[in-house]
Amino acid sequence: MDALSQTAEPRVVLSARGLGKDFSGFTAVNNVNLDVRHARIHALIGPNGAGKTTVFNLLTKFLQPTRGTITLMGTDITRMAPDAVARMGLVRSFQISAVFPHLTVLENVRVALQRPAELHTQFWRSLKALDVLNGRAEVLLDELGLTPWRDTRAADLSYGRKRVLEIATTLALDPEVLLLDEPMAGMGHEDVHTVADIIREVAKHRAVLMVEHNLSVVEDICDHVTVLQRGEILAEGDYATVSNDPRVRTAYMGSEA
Ligand SMILES: Nc1ncnc2c1ncn2[C@@H]1O[C@H](COP(=O)(O)OP(=O)(O)OP(=O)(O)O)[C@@H](O)[C@H]1O
Repeated sequence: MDALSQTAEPRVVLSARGLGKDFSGFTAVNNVNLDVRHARIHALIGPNGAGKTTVFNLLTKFLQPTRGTITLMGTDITRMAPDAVARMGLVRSFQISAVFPHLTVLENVRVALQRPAELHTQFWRSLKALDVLNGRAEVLLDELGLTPWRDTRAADLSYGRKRVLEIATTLALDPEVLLLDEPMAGMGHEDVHTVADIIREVAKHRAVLMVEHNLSVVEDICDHVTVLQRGEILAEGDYATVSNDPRVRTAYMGSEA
C-alpha cells in the first residue's frame, strides 16, 4: 500500500450542509455540516436536548429541514420522502417492535428479506423462489452470529440478541448507510459487547451513523465523532480529540474538570 492510499479517507456517502430545523420559531438544529464515510462508524453525541434526534430525523427524512441540503451518494435527497431514501440505501434501525415476537429468528429475517425482493408483490411465486431467501437468511444469521438461535422465537431472545436481530432485519435491505438510534440503550455489559462487535462487523461494508449516549462504546468503536450542543456542532474529530476538548468537557460536565 502506498502512502497516498494509507492516508486517503474513504468516500463520503452521506453529507449535510447548513442543515437546520426550526420548530415554531425555536431553532432546534442550526448550520450542521456532516460527512459520513463508507466503512466508517460515525457517532453523533451531545448532552440532552442537543439536537441529536432531530438531526437523525432530518437525515432519514422523517422531518423536513428548514434550511440546508442533504446528499446521499451524490444525489440531493433534501426533499425526498423517507421510503424513497430508504430504497436508495439510507436505512435506519427501528425499535424492537419492528421484530415479530412470535416468529423465529430465521422467519424474521426471511420476512425482512421479502420486503426489498420483488417477491413482495409476487408472493404467489413458487416455493423454490423462497428457498433463495432461505440461503440469504442463513448467510445473514451467520454474519451476525445468530445461527445458534435460528429457530428461537424472537420473544425468547435476550434483549441484546433482539437488537442484533433488529440490525439483521435492517441489513436485509442491504443499506449503503445504516443509521442506529441509541443501539445500546437499556443494555447490560455483555450485550453491549455483543452489539458493539456486530456494529464493527457490519461497518466493514457500509457507513454507520449512530446516536449514542454510552461514551465508552463511542470510544471503543467509532472512527469519527460529531458533538452537538444546542443544535450546533461544538466539536468533531476522533474520540481522543473531542474528549480532550475543553468545550466538550464543559458541555458534558458543566466544568472543565
Ligand atoms: N417536535 C418538536 N417540537 C418542538 N421542539 C422540539 C421538537 N423536537 C425536538 N424539539 C426540541 O429541540 C431540541 C433538540 O431535541 P432533540 O430531541 O433533537 O435532542 P437530543 O439531543 O436528541 O436529546 P436527548 O439526548 O435528550 O434525546 C430540544 O430542545 C427539544 O425540546
